[in-house]
Amino acid sequence: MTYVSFPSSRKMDFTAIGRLCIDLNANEINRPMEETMTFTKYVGGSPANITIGMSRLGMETAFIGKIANDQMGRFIQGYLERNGIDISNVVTDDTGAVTGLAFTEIKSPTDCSILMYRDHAADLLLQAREVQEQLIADSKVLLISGTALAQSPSREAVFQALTYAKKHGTVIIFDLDYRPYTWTSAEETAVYYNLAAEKCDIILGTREEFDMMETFDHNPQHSDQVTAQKWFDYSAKIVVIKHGKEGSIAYTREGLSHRAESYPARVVKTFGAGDSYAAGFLYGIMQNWTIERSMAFGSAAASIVISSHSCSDAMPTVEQVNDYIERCNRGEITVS
Ligand SMILES: Nc1ncnc2c1ncn2[C@@H]1O[C@H](COP(=O)(O)OP(=O)(O)OP(=O)(O)O)[C@@H](O)[C@H]1O
Ligand SMILES: O=C(O)C[C@@H](O)[C@H](O)C(=O)CO
Repeated sequence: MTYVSFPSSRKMDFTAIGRLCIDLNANEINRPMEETMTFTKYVGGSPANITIGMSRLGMETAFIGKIANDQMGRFIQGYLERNGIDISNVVTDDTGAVTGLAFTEIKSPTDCSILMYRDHAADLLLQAREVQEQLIADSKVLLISGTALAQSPSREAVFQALTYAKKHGTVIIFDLDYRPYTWTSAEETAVYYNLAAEKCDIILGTREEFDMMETFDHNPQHSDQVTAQKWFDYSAKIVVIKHGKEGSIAYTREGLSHRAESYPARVVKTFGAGDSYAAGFLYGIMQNWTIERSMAFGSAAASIVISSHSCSDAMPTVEQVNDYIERCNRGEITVS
């Protein structure tokens, strides 16, 4: 089933631009971070997680971003390389910027939060002139992530990447990834998110993220269908609205819609659901699977990751996702 026409015979299947950071996930879970003494370090950053997920699913992947010139930056570099991700357009900062840190607090399986240290983060210093046009021309897909629009020069780098993608017919995916602490106002956020979304072929976000984007619109009922139709008036072919445990709904420009349920999960922490869902869903769409099958695959990938301590490390392979689906269908995975 073809909802989006992906260019064929390109070196890269999937390239993302944006945040590379470090997750420090509390080891002492089910308690507040005030009582946490140890953390486990993982590569993080929503677009990085999605790229790692796509690589685990067997896609040829690359990343466009900036890392700090320190041990954390080199840790990220090595991890991406070990996971088969082309880092030829990952630039090392030379201004003394640092790596963004995401301290995660797991008070309970349903009460998780992230304490972000992002002052002077290297990822927001990526410059437009550092974005390699040829890499985007050689990619079937470019994924952008909303937080990279929050500050200059990263903001201009993303819009330059969008210009290259449009020029070379590279399919553009927008994962909204709204993180309030990185923005100064709802108005600024809505304006830049909308300007970017007008150029995108596939848009994924939560109801809350789309509500933020609709600051200047009229959608008092927070209707998913009204949201989707707005973007079909621009470039969108598929719009996906995620609703947490309640699942997700997808609309296509042709007028199709499908509501997917979530899969059962023995939840350790809720974050990472969106990134793994995006990787699984986009993998399916790029295999020309139906919307229904792609959403189910993404939903199962999400259940696997939220049942794990990490996000990036836990990103599943195709075999692991299929096995999870089969085990759920056999009733072997239930939640209390
Ligand atoms: N508690 C849960 N149990 C099972 N599946 C879940 C749960 N929470 C989320 N999911 C799955 O993950 C998908 C995306 O989750 P969600 O809507 O929370 O996105 P998100 O807010 O972007 O995620 P994140 O917390 O990583 O930012 C859902 O559509 C659902 O399929
Ligand atoms: O995207 C972030 O900056 C935080 C991530 O690193 C973290 O893994 C998460 O919240 C995934 O959604």
